[in-house]
Amino acid sequence: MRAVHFGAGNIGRGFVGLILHRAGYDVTFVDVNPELIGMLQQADAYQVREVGPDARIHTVTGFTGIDSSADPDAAARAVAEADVVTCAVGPTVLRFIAPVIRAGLALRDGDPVTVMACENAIGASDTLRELVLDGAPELADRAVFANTAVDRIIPPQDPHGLDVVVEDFFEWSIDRGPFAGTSSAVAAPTIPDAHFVDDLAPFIERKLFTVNTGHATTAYAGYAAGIETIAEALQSPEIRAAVEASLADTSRLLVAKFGFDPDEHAAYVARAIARFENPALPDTCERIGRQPLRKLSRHERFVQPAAELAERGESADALVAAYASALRFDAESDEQAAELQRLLAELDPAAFVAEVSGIDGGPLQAQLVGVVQAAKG
Ligand SMILES: NC(=O)c1ccc[n+]([C@@H]2O[C@H](COP(=O)([O-])OP(=O)(O)OC[C@H]3O[C@@H](n4cnc5c(N)ncnc54)[C@H](O)[C@@H]3O)[C@@H](O)[C@H]2O)c1
Ligand SMILES: O=P(O)(O)OC[C@@H](O)[C@@H](O)[C@H](O)[C@H](O)CO
Repeated sequence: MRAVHFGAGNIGRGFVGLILHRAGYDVTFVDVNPELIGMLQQADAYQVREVGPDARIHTVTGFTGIDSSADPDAAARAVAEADVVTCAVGPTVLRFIAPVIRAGLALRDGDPVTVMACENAIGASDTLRELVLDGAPELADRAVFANTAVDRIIPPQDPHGLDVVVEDFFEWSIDRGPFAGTSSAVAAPTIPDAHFVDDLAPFIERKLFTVNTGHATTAYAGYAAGIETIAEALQSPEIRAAVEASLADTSRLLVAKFGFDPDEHAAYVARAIARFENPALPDTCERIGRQPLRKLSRHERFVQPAAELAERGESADALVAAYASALRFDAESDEQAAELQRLLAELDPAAFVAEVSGIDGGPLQAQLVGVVQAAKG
């Protein structure tokens, strides 16, 4: 069995590639980083080294690499012959891989291929489907797109090697829906380390609005305080209180919306914070805060749960405070941080909140406008 995975970065090698390898797939990694692809073409194996109480070391073999910027046709041919196509490139990059997948589907002759976007975003595979089928609706029956939720903290790695250091925890939830229903339905791929669920919404929202909301709250508060790592930031009582308050906000929403058992949900939250604190995981406020405009957008980790709480007539003060911290993120390495600071300087507060966060009215608007006004000084 052959899988094609777009994005041979941290999650690509340390999570999706590993799990597909363990499921019996030979993985073709497609990336636009020539050094990385060169290493994948030369090497026979790489290691995924877990850190944490249940740590194991895994060896991944049977892979190769294609540089899709140098040879997009080879990447398309790989898609045409694949059993499974996955990606972990970041939500803003889906539009760049879509034409390659479209070209691959056009060459395809055989059963529909399963496509799964493994990104931190709600409905990422649906988004990818729209992009791939844009202008080519006749290709719709050549692929089945299934949404997923992926969870494993993978900090920045040595860019000159293939081995990856990861936390020992991982979870991959896949929506079973697209594989069910009709007699001609495509069978779900067999991936023993993943679990297929009837309704992905509780899984993706619990993950994004706990792990990623808590992570981002830590990162922006830590960055504003001049602290480098996430574990170190959580040693500050003020930052820990801010993180717990953000997660108290999202917990109220998630428990009410999905009917999670409150004690089980509290344990999920506590485990997320304990994962952030893993001292063997050198994760940085800069990585977790990366692409702040994405993180401040309407359906992301602060604004979506805050807007839903506000619609329910409930407060989201801690999420608004975390949003305020994010406005201070100005890491030089990050293009979106520079754009954020430009928009903050140039737009009036209401225009900023509408443009960056898609909030143009409703109960949350006044609060967000207030913190943007304060940030502008
Ligand atoms: N690192 C984590 O802890 C983690 C955990 C869960 C989910 N995620 C999600 O996984 C996705 C990837 O994150 P990451 O941390 O692995 O990032 P990363 O930067 O390590 O990897 C992304 C890779 O995509 C490649 N890429 C960029 N443009 C491309 C293109 N046009 N075609 C093919 N490849 C391209 C990059 O060169 C890079 O190797 C993001 O959506 C992220 O939110 C990350
Ligand atoms: O990848 P991002 O930029 O959406 O978010 C940064 C981190 O919160 C994220 O990568 C987590 O480490 C990951 O989502 C854990 O599963």
